[in-house]
Amino acid sequence: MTTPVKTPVKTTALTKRFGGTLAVDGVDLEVRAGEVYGFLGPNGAGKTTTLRMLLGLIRPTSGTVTLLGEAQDKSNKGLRKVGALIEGPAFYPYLSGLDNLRVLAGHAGVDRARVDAVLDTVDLADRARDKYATYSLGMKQRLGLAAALLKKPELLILDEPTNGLDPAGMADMRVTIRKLAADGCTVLLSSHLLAEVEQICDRVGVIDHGRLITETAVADLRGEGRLRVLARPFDRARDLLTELLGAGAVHVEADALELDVDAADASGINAGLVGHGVSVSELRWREPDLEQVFLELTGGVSHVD
Ligand SMILES: Nc1ncnc2c1ncn2[C@@H]1O[C@H](COP(=O)(O)OP(=O)(O)OP(=O)(O)O)[C@@H](O)[C@H]1O
Repeated sequence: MTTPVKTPVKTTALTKRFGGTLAVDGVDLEVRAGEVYGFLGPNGAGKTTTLRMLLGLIRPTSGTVTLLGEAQDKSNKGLRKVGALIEGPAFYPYLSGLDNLRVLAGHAGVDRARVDAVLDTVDLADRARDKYATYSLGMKQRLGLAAALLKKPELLILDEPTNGLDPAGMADMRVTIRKLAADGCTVLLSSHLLAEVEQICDRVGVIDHGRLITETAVADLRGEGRLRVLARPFDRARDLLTELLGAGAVHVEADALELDVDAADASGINAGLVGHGVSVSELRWREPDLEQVFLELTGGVSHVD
């Protein structure tokens, strides 16, 4: 008989009030086994506060948290199979990355072979004997991830794991996270970057002003793309396309026309324009603008980076 899969994270009406500030407001969140879940929202939306409640670092004002099937309470039993990277981990600057992990492994009762394995996973084995103080921010972050992996977690909770990293560091972190997910670890990460969530995550929960606005597959959040056309004479191209597709499907974006059609319609549209004496210099599928989607979801209040 197979054991039923336990839902990695479930919150019900999770709420946190700091004095007069309602930081998290009735959040019902569900992270499914094996997925990379992006908790997306602008700065101050309530992401870190939610993650801190999940990890038992602060107590909810009301509502409940279940981690891997265990109700999260003072015993922190639900955290046994959870690894976390939140609020920059504390390492000894004068020790190497390797020795720092050995210290942590000793406290956690984890054997030394596991230290080598996690250093490999985060691609830090080559620099493991260098002092922590000499590490770049990206390397420090990867060492933090290695520490979170020591106990072979089933669930990883990462607060803005790529924050402050350069593009190469961000890309490395993304690859590592996807690799962990491929190996069966469920990942919940927070981010204020739409493009990043798009690249790493399977599903996303969007939070703003403490409220979960939507929880959906990333592909559904992104909506539909458009076919972008650069053609001359511009007015003639616009009139022909409006006649063909209807005014609602033709959008003027600076010097280009953008069409609400299927990507597969591109060659027919090209032939139609050229057949009417219009010269087409570009015909390209444009992915939807996630930021726009987010602004629509949050009622058009522009405070996303
Ligand atoms: N300890 C605290 N005391 C008082 N207010 C707090 C505390 N922690 C967070 N807040 C407030 O709660 C709200 C949510 O903050 P939170 O840090 O959870 O947001 P966030 O989405 O993680 O944003 P960021 O990415 O900037 O950390 C903010 O208004 C913040 O000022």
